[in-house]
Amino acid sequence: MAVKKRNKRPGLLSHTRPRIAAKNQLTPSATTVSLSSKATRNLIRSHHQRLKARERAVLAGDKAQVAQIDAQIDANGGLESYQLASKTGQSRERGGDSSTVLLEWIRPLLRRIKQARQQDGSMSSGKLRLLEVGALSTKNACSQHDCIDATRIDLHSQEPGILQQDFMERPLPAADNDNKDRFHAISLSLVLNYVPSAAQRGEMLKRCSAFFTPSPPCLLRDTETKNFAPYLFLVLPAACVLNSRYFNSERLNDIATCLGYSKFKEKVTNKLIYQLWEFRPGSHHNNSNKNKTATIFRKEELNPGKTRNNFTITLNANS
Ligand SMILES: C[S@@+](CC[C@H](N)C(=O)[O-])C[C@H]1O[C@@H](n2cnc3c(N)ncnc32)[C@H](O)[C@@H]1O
Repeated sequence: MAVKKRNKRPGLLSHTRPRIAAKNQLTPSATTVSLSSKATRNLIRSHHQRLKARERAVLAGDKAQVAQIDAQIDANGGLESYQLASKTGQSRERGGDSSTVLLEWIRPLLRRIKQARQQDGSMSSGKLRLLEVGALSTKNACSQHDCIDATRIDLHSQEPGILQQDFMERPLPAADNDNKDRFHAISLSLVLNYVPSAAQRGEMLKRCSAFFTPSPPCLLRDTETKNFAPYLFLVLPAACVLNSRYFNSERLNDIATCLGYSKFKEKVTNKLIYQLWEFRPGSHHNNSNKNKTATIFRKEELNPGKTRNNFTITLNANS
């Protein structure tokens, strides 16, 4: 049996994560794209539960328990079968691809970019550069728009157009704003809830700001769009925000505000919360809440109740 390679550096997301199951470890149901809604939900839920249990075992230093949970995750097809289930959940019949909401919200901006590109008759006007973290497909709505230049990454790439990379280990871009490794928008659609610990979720949110760049050149020339600020597109299961003992909309707003974000759009459905944040550090027009000076957000009970879940995001913005 092959000996597992140990990582020496502690603390990174990938280092506390189970490995991706090999194809031959997928269960028959996991390889079938036509999973029923119930099977899809169960597979996603049990994968999340196992990741959380694994994180607890890692924190407790219980290696035997970690190995046991890894074996269970593998036996159920690992990240690969989870991704298949997520993809099925995103199919048109099941409510569709979340990037259609992003596209709807930024359509006026994309129209401006298109006009400018047509007027210039050249590529110099630029496109909207989008970093899609946790990308499952190269054919989702935002990938098909000709004014969006999408860079897609995932812990486990399923297609050639998706780079296999942990966002938390993606090299930081150089300082110049024209750098191709900087983006006008970052999508974290159903990704934060995949991250097993509250502190790692906060770190992920914080890290996004290091990858932003101000604006495609054509928008700066346009009086209506010259105030463009980079976007963070966030999608979370509604229950994470609306039915958690340790989290709620106000806490999410406070954390985002503390990191320099200002809410631009929001849509809440029975299942999901979609939000579009503008990154405007230093702007305090949205800081009307009582936590405007807080920079440390701990896990604390905000909504007591036995039937609630334990989702939360913690953050130390000073570190
Ligand atoms: C539920 S899927 C969501 C996929 C898609 N964005 C959507 O909205 O349906 C979550 C994906 O996030 C990926 N992911 C989680 N943490 C990540 C990280 N640190 N870097 C890159 N991808 C990550 C997982 O591998 C998984 O494929």
